Amino acid sequence: MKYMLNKNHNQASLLDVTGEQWICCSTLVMAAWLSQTLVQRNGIRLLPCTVAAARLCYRGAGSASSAHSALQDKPRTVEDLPHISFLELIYRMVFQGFYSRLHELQIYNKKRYGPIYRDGLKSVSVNTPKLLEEIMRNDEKFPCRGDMSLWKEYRDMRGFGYGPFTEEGKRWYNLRVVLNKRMLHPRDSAQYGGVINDVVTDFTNRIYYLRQCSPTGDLVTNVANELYHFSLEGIASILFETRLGCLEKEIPAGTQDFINAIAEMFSNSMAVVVMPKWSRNLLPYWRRYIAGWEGIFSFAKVLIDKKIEVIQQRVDTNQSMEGEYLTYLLSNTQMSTKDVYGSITELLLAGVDTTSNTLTWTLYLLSKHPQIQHRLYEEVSTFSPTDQNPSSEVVTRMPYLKAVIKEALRMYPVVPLNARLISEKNITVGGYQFPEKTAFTFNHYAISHDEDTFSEPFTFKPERWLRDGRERPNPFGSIPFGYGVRGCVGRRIAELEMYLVLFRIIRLFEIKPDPTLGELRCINRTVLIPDKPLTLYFVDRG
Ligand code: HEM
Repeated sequence: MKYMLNKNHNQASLLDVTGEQWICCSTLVMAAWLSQTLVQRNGIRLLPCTVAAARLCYRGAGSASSAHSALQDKPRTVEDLPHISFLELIYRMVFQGFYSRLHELQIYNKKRYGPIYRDGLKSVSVNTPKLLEEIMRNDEKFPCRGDMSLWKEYRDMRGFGYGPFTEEGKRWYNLRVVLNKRMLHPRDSAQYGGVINDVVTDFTNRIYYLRQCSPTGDLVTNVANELYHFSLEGIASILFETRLGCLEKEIPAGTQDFINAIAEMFSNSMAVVVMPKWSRNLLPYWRRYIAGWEGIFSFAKVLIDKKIEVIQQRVDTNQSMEGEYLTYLLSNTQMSTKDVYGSITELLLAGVDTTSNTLTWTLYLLSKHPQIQHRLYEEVSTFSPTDQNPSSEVVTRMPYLKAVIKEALRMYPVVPLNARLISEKNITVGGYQFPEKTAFTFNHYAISHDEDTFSEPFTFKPERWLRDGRERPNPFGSIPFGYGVRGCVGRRIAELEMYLVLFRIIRLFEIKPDPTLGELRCINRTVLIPDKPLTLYFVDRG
């Protein structure tokens, strides 16, 4: 790989990006969700750097010349890394339009600064599977993504407890021990197969209904919004043991409001991270961000309160406490109601935009690659009888189905950026020594498009993940669910939902692109979403 910068580049070279280079650098939007550490507002510096305005300090990381530099015999430190100033970052975001394309900025910066650099937010960004692995292998007992104070602020204002995203240290660990049960192990998630299959049935019925309403009889517009409803219905049926009715002909008003509230919160997160506190009352972003949280929590609270009432009645009448996730939390654990609000709301929130957008990208990719879709159909057709729904055991044994989802997540990692704060130890990464309390940003979009790890990284090739004797890519090349004990708690449920619905869609319909739509590009709204509504043809397989 070649990098565009060398030691001699100066300020002018920072501003020479052409319009077609929509590809750029580092952290931010995800910072709002997974790590607000990156902007340290309290005067605490995570790295001992002196960031001069629009000045690039580049002392050799990642370039061939670095290997021969006079510094090579000394241990290299954070000061030896290339660094991007905060002003440059703002320039890229505001004036070059990378605000909503931060995933592309990752690739641009990787080309420009190499595999590891300071990223303008006092964090060290890494861009290759190998560097990511070095950090993850050093992950701590209570891994930390960074300061979540911007998420905590709302919870503190309203008296809600912290959930798995916001809690830290030993308290986080204890919470995860509780939450992991009945969710994380494949055996646990398998028990939700029946519930999810019912939701999938409603989803396919809704597809039939929407097709009927279309002029050609087989067109569905705004597929992403339909999948938001599918994901919300799916996760709510697991958490609350309640059907919301999001897939009915008439969608309950509250559910669309909830989906919109998530979008509002995520869309304004970036501004909350970068803007100074004094601007909160002057500009609309803070009001919108808080309104987003209000919508999210109030929706979840109504559902939780209803469930608490039902459980109380069961207790009062000595009925059995059989039930699914929320019943388990409320009746078998020591969690306070305040903490249940915090955790369940965070699970609900995490369960909507992630699976839905991944499915949107998957359907889009399949519509563009009919041979791959055909191969998937062949695999799905091996299951009989055709009028039965597959169980979780069946779908988790389908290698191509799993490879299709894995490849879609590689190309469009719905969470394109993640972070860790290594609090308690010095570590060496890429030959650089870092002191304790160093914040690292993982540019997952750049990593999962690493050309040394993935041949033709921008091409959809599910077969690269098959275990058929071929050499498989470095697993750290694509870790869409994160890694280790702090990895995604909903991973198994998410995978099961995606396998079951994709199986049944492909069995029923051939997915064809809408030729008038053109290419779909992604924008980064904390999660990667399409830049315009996706329209697809769902043609009967007959
Ligand atoms: C395609 C689907 C999904 C993807 C790609 C995804 C991805 C991720 C990632 C990257 C993380 C950060 C992990 C780390 O830092 O190592 C995460 C955390 C988390 N996810 Fe997911 N997720 C998905 C679906 C879900 C679902 C369905 C749920 C809820 C049931 C969920 C709940 C959570 C929670 C609660 C955390 C925070 C865990 C913690 O900090 O302890 N996710 N997810």
